[in-house]
Order: sequence, then C-alpha cells, then structure tokens
Amino acid sequence: MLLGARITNLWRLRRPLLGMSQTQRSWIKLHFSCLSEVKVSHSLDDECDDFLPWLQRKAGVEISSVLSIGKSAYGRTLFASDIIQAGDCILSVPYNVQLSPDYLHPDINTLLNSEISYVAKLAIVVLVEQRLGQDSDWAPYISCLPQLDEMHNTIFWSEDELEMIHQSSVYKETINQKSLIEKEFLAVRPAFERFPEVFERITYKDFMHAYALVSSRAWGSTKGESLIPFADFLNHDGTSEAVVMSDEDKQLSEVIADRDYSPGEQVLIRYGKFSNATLLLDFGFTLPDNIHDQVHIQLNIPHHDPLREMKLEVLQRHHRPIGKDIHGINSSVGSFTIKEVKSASGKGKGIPQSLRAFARVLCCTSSQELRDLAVEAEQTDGRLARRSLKNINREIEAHRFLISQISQLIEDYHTSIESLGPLSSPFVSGKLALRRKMALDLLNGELRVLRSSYAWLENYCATWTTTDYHQ
Ligand SMILES: C[S@@+](CC[C@H](N)C(=O)[O-])C[C@H]1O[C@@H](n2cnc3c(N)ncnc32)[C@H](O)[C@@H]1O
Repeated sequence: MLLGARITNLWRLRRPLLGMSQTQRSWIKLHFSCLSEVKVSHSLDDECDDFLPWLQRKAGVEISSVLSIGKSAYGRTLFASDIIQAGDCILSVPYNVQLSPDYLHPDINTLLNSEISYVAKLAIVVLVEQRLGQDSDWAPYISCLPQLDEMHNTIFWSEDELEMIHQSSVYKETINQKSLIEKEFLAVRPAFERFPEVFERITYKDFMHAYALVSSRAWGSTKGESLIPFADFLNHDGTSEAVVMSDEDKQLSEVIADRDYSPGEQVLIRYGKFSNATLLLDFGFTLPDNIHDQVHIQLNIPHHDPLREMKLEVLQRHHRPIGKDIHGINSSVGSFTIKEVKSASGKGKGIPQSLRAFARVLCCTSSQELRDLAVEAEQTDGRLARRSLKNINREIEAHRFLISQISQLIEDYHTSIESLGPLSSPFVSGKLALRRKMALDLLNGELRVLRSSYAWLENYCATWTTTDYHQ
C-alpha cells in the first residue's frame, strides 16, 4: 500500500498513492487503508519483546508507552498495553529510524536510471538488508517482515486463482502490475550484476516479494516512500479515523487515537479509503462489507455508429477524457468509476455525471442533436451533456442504455459468484480457501455497487415516465 501517498507505479496509472493530504500546520496524513469491524483475537508476540526497546535505542527517544506488539489472525498487530483515550498520541516514530530510498548505497543509486520508481528503490534497500542478515543494522525489523507465502496480493495468485476475479478490473490491474514489476526488475538487473557479492542470487521472485512488502506497508510522504517500523504493525479498519501523519517540522510520523481503548484491545488505523480491489492488489486482503467498494466500467462508441466521428470530436472538444489505445490514438472508450448509490430515490451520488454525459452523447441519433449539445456546453461551463436532454425520450433512452450495460454486468458477476460455490466448502482449504473468500468479498462488493446503480437508474427513468413532461 503506499500508505499515505500511494506511490506505486500502478498507482500512478490508476489512482493516487495511499492518500496524502495536508491538515493545518505541517501535518501530512499518510494514507493506509482500513478494515471495518476487525474483531480478531490476538496474543502478545514473544518474538518481538525486544523490538520496541531496540527501535527506541536506535531513535534515542521513546516511540510508544501505550502499545505492545501482538499476533492476530492478520499477522502482527499493535494493541493497547494501557488505557488510551481519543486524542492521545499513541506512537511517534522519528524519520531517522524510517527506512527510505535514501539508504540506497550511492554506488548502486548511480547505476539506476531515472525511470526506476521509489518503490523499486526501497525494495532494493529491503533486499540488501535481507542479504546482510544479522549484520544488518535493521535486522530486528527486517526479520519481522512477512514471508512470501504469507502474502496474498493478487500478483502472487496462480492463473486459476486469478480466474476467480476475472470479472473485476483487478484482474487486468494485476497483469499490468506484474509486467511493471518485471520491467523494473529488468531495469535494475544490470546494477545487481555489478555487485554480485550482494545481489548474486536475487531472483525475480525475491524482487517481487520485496516490491510487495513495500507496496503493502510503506507510507508516502513529501520525500518519497518510507517503511515506518512499529507503525507498520498496525492493521487496517476502513471506518477508523486514525491515520499515520507526518510532521515535517518535527521530522517524525505519528498516530493520534480516534477513540478510547482499554488495555488488551487491538488498535486499528485507516490506511486509506480503499476499495477491496485496491486492498487486494496492494495489500493482499479484503473486507467483507467494504464501504469504499467501486466498479470500473468502460463504454465504447461503436464503429458502426454513423455519427461516431462527430461524437468523438464533440467529446474531445469538450474535454471528455477519451481512452487511448496502445498507439496513443483515441480509442473511443470512456472509463468510469461508479460507487455505491446510497438511495435509489436520492441524488445518485456514486454514478459520475461524466458517465451519464457520455451516455447522452452516445445515444444522439442526429448531427443536429450533437450540435445542440455542443452549443449548450459553450453557453454554460463548457462541459458537455451534464444536464438532462431536452428531448425526454432521448434522456430516458440514454439512461436505459446505461441500465442495459449495468444489467449485463450484474448477470456476469452473478455467474462468476455462482461458479465459486458456497463460502465454506469441505473441498477447499488453506491458501485457496482464503483467496476464494477474498474473491467472493471482492465480487460481492462490486455486485452491490452495480445493483445500487441499477436501482437508481431505474428509479430515474420511472420518475420521467410518470412525469407529464410534455406540459
Ligand atoms: C502494514 S501491514 C500491518 C501489519 C501486518 N499484520 C504484519 O503482520 O506485519 C499490512 C498487512 O497487514 C494485513 N492486514 C492489515 N489489516 C488487515 C485486515 N483488516 N484484514 C486482513 N489483513 C490485514 C495485510 O496482510 C496487509 O498487507
């Protein structure tokens, strides 16, 4: 995840790094995501008894007096070792004990071209420290990081496992992310070859592992991405208001409790407002009822549409983002993200105006209609087809078109979910059972979003149909 300011390259492609927003003063909220209702049991992690004293010695200051490291169903966790009240600062980690690309040895750094991402650079730092083993200054931290077989980011899923989420955009995003990591690996390999004593046996799999460690536990800040030991043992709750914040003046990251905790309770923060698609791709987990779920949909202007060229031109002129194909040519595809619409009879917040505008343009049947839309856009704020069409039949037709698209998606999702079978099956266990549950969380969440959009659009059309709009 790149908590705070999600940085990965993929993020650059499709979404911001874990959100980084600035509050008053010099605070920067670092994004991490969260889980809702994380009711997990946990116990003290004896292996980590020495971790906090080690980190505090290294930092030269106290980092936390109210948190202990424990084990939970989701790996390591932090829980309250004392009473915590909302507003208390529960941990404070100085920058000098955060692992950032600044730790990359200058001899290696100079061999890396400017295209290499911060994520890849930080992954190399992790690989070097792993190679050093007990000789590493960061050994107590590095030894706590999850092993490859404990990670479930979709880049580690087999083809059969990925097939379970074929319906979701995460499927393609996973393929894109894998090819991006491979590209980065090929780009850093010449530098590895110059230092065989350090990197000799480092494989693509090792690099992927380090890359995923960074993407699932580094926070972005103004100076790039950093691993923040101790803070990165906090698990995610999407409904929590607590986030990791960075104070540039004091050169530290800290977390303020958003509620009271009793001793023994697991403390959770929010990594960011992440959908299950993002959680799965970048963090390797999902939430059962994730309020931040969303669905990516694409609409095309068909090649057989006699008004295709004119529609494309009008969309282009009025700044509708049109997708590009691999050759950089307009592909006439509109990409949209829809979120859950809270009420079928309310405002429809969740269905982007740009999607409805695209549908209105798509459903125009004459050049005059398109010219009228363009004139209207010029007379208002320049945005195309954001208002209801004057021809109500056409307005209903445009929304019915969206209903048909969404209805098809609902059917496809339904089929995918059915094919996965019941949540618990005596025939599936271990890693596959866990990943199947994640696939179901993902698909059910996206199906919920689609159903809510469908209900809103049906209600919208019904409202026009029952209105005497000719008067
Ligand atoms: C920043 S680390 C948190 C500490 C982690 N549990 C550990 O063992 O080091 C993020 C990882 O913790 C796990 N995690 C965090 N919150 C979770 C949740 N609500 N449900 C399941 N897994 C979660 C995921 O494996 C995620 O990639």
